[in-house]
Amino acid sequence: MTAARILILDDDADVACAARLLLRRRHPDVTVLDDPADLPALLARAIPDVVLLDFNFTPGRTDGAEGLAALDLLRRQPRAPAVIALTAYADVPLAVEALKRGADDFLTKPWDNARLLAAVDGALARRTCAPAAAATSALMGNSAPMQAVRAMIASVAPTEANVLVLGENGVGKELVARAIHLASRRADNTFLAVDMGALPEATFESELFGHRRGAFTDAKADRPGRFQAARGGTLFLDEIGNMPLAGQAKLLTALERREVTPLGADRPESVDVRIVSATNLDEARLFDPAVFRPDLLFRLNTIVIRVPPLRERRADIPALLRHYLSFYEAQYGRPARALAPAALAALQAHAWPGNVRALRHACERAVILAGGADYEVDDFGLLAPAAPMPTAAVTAATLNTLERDAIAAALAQAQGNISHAAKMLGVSRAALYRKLDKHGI
Ligand SMILES: Nc1ncnc2c1ncn2[C@@H]1O[C@H](COP(=O)(O)OP(=O)(O)OP(=O)(O)O)[C@@H](O)[C@H]1O
Repeated sequence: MTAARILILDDDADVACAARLLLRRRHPDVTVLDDPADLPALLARAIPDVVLLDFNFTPGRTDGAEGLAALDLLRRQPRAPAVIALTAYADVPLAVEALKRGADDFLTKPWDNARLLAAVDGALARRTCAPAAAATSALMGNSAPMQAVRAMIASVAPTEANVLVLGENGVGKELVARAIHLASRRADNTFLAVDMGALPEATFESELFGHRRGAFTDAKADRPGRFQAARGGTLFLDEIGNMPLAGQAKLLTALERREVTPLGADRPESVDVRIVSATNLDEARLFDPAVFRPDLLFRLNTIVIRVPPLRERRADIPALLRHYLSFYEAQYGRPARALAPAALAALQAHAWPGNVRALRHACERAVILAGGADYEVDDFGLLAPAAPMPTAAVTAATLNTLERDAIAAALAQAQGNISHAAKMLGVSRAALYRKLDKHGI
């Protein structure tokens, strides 16, 4: 995962501090704003990649209008950031409204750290997709295999059939899922993607099906699950091949009954969602009952769409290169360059183990680094070896990083509460303050 520019827009200093510490371990560029009035000035300087957005700023306000206004402003930006809605008031209509207005995901406070990291990673990965409205056309490529994929999408979209999308990493499975949603009668409702492999086992049910206040120690308020949030729309279950067997059983029950029971609730709720799922597992693994329950597979794979790897549709490569090179030229304000014929030939012959996602990253790199008149193959960094680090530097840097990570983790776990974090680390508050200074936290 590449480092991203992240903005936390939240007036609760403890919450913002905990999120910043957690995220800064992976993404050095994390900014905090406590007032949406400062957002326009910040956007004029640089547009973040991901925004964690609170919905209520004025004390006592719980209608979410301030957050929704900020969301609309963010969505109007030329390269709109991915938005993760944060709310202390686990409020299904607000979460759904945020998703409808273009938020990528939502989290309720206090969050699970693994879930926050996964939400940011997921939002970043999805952000590399074209905006939802253009998703059908964003699925580029006119090779015969892609034409077949498009024909499948067109015929299954209007039905309510569950669709399983198969293919290697980065082939465009999520774009296919979005295209199905957009061509379906659910297009005006939510499309919600959930990375099933990243859901922590302990919170699997509450993440998917929601919970009631008091269902467990940390359940301070009712909270909707992904199923409720996607009601009327499409739930995209990504990476289903990475789901533990216990999770598979719970998901199967929900799909069989078409209803879910939030943790702590005494009766189930019916949920109207269409399920599109995806995995990069090869079919031999997927059909291995030790890996994936056959009865669940049977529920999910009413229709199977196989998205072929890029090396099996090389005819698509020139158009994808042209598309992403001009996309990044515009994004970075770089001059338009031609692709040297030798470079095109090499790129078309490349195996592309990371498929379209890798091609896209290679184009971004070329646009940033190219210095000549045309793009040359070296600009795409296909074979760039990793530079080794001197051992002494590794040792010092590693110790420093370990200490910093331990502090950041404790603070995040303590939701920014210095006394609690100091206790967890077994140091005094004063010592912790000194260390925070030292590490610039
Ligand atoms: N046919 C295509 N046309 C244009 N862009 C594409 C196409 N296929 C994939 N991409 C781009 O490649 C990236 C990866 O696509 P996507 O996330 O849909 O792949 P995926 O198969 O779901 O990946 P993973 O298995 O890693 O989740 C995205 O940036 C997407 O926009």
